[in-house]
Amino acid sequence: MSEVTKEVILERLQKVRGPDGNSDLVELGLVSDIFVSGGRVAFSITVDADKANDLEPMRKAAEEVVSRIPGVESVMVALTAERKPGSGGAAPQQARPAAPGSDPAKPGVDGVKTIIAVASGKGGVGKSTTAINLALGLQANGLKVGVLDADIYGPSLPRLLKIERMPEPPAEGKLKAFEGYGLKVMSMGFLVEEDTPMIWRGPMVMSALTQMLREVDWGELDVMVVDMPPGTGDAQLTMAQQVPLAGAVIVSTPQDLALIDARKGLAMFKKVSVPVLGIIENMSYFLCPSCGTRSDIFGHGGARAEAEKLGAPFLGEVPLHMEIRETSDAGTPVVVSAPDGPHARIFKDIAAKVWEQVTTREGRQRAAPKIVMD
Ligand SMILES: Nc1ncnc2c1ncn2[C@@H]1O[C@H](COP(=O)(O)OP(=O)(O)OP(=O)(O)O)[C@@H](O)[C@H]1O
Repeated sequence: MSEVTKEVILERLQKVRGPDGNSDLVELGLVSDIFVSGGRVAFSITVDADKANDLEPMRKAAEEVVSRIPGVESVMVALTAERKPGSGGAAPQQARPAAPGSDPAKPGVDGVKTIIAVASGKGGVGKSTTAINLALGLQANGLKVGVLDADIYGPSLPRLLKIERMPEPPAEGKLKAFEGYGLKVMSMGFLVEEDTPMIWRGPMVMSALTQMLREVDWGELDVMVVDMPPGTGDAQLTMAQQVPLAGAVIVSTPQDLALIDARKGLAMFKKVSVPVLGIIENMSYFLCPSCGTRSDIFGHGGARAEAEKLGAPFLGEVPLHMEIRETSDAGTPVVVSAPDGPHARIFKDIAAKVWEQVTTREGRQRAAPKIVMD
């Protein structure tokens, strides 16, 4: 199958006329934020906010030409408009001090002490499942936790926590973060309308992330877990640059390919000077529920060896298990649905290790959560 590239996408978009009816979208410089992840494509077309409704046929045409590119499985096109100063909405936020351990050049988020990213070099490795159970594991260990779902390709949080979409943005002031199982949560999935893919309040995709960080009332949090989009392209790099991260956790499956991708993830965070808190090996082994036999179907242990080689802490291994899949997909993550079971214990243990890394790096006297053991 041919690879979908930005160049091919731009070439196709030259066939779509812009709002003036004469020049094409590319010529007018209206296409931005092109994200390609396997067969999934997302991009923005900047338009005048007042004309957005009339430009739906143009958006549809852009979607149509890109969806015809061989290898493209899904296309998300957002009409975006940069908010004009004084056009309403939440008041501009004052720069806050950076979160401890993060880049001091990036302002922190009100009330949030520490922000960590959960990332993966490629999609489908169970990053979101791990992120939510890690967040619940941190909470089970006595911390106040929030989760920001920054995965624009396929936001998972609404599904993982069974939260319905946001009904209406507030007329003024900050939007309150949602709550699910005691976690404060926000997701890209709440910001995109189902039938009109226009980002909430019309900002660009990247500004949507900034809005979720700074224009949402998160309350007081010890830690915010950011579920990053999969992959290591420009979009991920930008996000890693925008969010004042104290560190990143990389999720990988044991297969070689995923590990190569995980290495790219490590390199990406290095590039933006974000410390890697460690690697989690997901779908590490299969434990037969009836006979108890363990099978290392993906050649278990690769992540631990790779972590050692790269000098990154190894945070733990999560088995491939039906209970983890079923609970995730039912919106009742295993740490809350079976809090005393073996899988919940694994996530709580990983959470303790992550927190230990954070506190060690921050060099502060903050008590690490205790590891819950039977
Ligand atoms: N350890 C596990 N055991 C069994 N199933 C798992 C495990 N981890 C994740 N899954 C399942 O794998 C599927 C993909 O997981 P998830 O959505 O968390 O992956 P992801 O890496 O975030 O994917 P994407 O890149 O598409 O966002 C889900 O159905 C999830 O329930």
